[in-house]
Amino acid sequence: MLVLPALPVPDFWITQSAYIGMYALVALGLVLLTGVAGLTSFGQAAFVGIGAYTAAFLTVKMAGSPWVALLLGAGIAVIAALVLGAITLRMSGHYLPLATICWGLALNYTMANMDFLGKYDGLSGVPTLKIFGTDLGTGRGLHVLIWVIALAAALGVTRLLDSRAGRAIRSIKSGVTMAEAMGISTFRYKLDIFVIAAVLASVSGWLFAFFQRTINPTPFSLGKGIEYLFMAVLGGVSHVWGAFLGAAVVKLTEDQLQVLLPRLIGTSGNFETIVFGIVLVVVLKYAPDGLWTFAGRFLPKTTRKRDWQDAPALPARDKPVHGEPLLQVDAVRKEFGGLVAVNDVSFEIRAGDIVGLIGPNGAGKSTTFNLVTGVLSLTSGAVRFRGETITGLPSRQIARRGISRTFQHVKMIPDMTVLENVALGGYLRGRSGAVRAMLRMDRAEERQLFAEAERQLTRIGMADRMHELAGNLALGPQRLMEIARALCTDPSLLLLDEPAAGLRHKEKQALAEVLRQLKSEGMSLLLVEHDMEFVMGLTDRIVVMEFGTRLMEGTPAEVQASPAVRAAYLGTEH
Ligand SMILES: Nc1ncnc2c1ncn2[C@@H]1O[C@H](COP(=O)(O)OP(=O)(O)OP(=O)(O)O)[C@@H](O)[C@H]1O
Repeated sequence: MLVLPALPVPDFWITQSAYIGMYALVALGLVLLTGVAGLTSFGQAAFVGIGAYTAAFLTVKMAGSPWVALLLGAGIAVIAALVLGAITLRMSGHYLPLATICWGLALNYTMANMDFLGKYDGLSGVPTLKIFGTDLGTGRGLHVLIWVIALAAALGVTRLLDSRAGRAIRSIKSGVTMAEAMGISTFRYKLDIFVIAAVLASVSGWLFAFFQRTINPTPFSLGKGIEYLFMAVLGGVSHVWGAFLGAAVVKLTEDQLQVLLPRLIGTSGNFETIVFGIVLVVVLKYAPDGLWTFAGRFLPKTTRKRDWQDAPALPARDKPVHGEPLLQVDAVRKEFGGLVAVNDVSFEIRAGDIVGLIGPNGAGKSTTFNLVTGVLSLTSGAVRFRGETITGLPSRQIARRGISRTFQHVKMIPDMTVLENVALGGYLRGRSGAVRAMLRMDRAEERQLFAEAERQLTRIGMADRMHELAGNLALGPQRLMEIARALCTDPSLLLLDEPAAGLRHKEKQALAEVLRQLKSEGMSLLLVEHDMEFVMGLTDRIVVMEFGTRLMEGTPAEVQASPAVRAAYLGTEH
């Protein structure tokens, strides 16, 4: 695309290609926001408007520099995104898309009703851009700049996604519980990508102003916001190059349809919108990942180069001394409305212990687990870890203190490799953020994180599968992968929620072997489990729960001999 202007192609092609580059910039932000993180925004056109209006106003009305306008437009977009994001990004489900429609409309109406912005007539007479005295004009010169910026943005987003911050961003879509348990502030990353998408849109708007040289509110309306989303979804909403493909397909077919359809129907109108609606339904049904899935098939598959062998180890925390009090659960209580799911339960774990938490279905085991790990808030009671009260802390703060966990239903990122999923566990042990990732200043730390992830996979006997996609694994290896991920956090206490559930006999044996090995290395474990044989053969002590209360606590032999426990499991009176 960069050399296209040097070729003897008609000006019309150059214009089309320039539009595709500008649209792709906006769609790229949506790839990050909607495709990767699952946050649907209909309001991106408003951010394009911010960039365009800032450029036009500053250069036409104030005779200011276009480059200052670029920075100012991006700055205003950042502030607008921070304010709007702070209000709307905590919303979930359909509330977020609705909120984006609201602020998309509001920003557009603001542009259209401000006297100083020329109301519906907009602003005209925008000068052309000059670089080092060379006038870029509105044709081939500006086309080069548009594509330099678009390709640089694509490179930046590609690099971002393949980084510590990128893994955090990719973890948002599959629900925040796992990401937060790995120490990630999901809200912060939502805000980060919201700001990045807004800046990309604003830069596109800045280019648009110098390309069109006259602007009005129409190209920044809600309709255009929907079209940008359509481009991203059609191209392949979770692929960087899908943004370019989507922008190209939409722009080129839109132009053809605008000529063809009025001829066919015999009257003029925006009939292409109807066709796009039908196409979108068909694409969503037959290629939900967009058209890039077809194009991507012809590209060579690459595996990550293993370049981390010599990376220095990540810093590790001081480990508790064997026998030291580690976790003290003191009369914790959880009420869901009128239901007391956990009724003043107390127990203690010392360093080096493997403690089992068992009980019939609905006894309150998982709820207790979630109270300890900060996923749920306590109604009353206290939890102390290594002498420090952790009651009421969010789960990412608890993870920071050295408690890590797995989940009853495996939580992972299926389209990331096993290695990347495990490296997500090392999040808190790294520091690089989005900007360092885009500038590739994070590579030394990345090698350390991957070296640690491989070390943990070796520890659980899965190093040979590190390059496989996590979603392709059977349940047994997926559970082991979760344990490796939890170990990657360098925990002092590991909480495993039904690790043996759904495993075959051989897989259970392999898991028990891994857990025994962890114990021999001094790891402390709290285990919720239904499989009695598994628990009895592995634990030092067992806490038995029934109807939310602690029924008894003892060694596996004591628990096995207890008539009360037997009765609880058989459902008889005791
Ligand atoms: N978010 C919630 N809202 C309302 N009730 C809940 C919620 N979570 C759990 N409960 C209820 O609390 C009780 C304890 O549930 P919990 O999942 O902790 O039991 P469990 O011992 O882990 O069961 P299982 O072995 O079946 O996983 C159950 O009656 C359950 O229905």
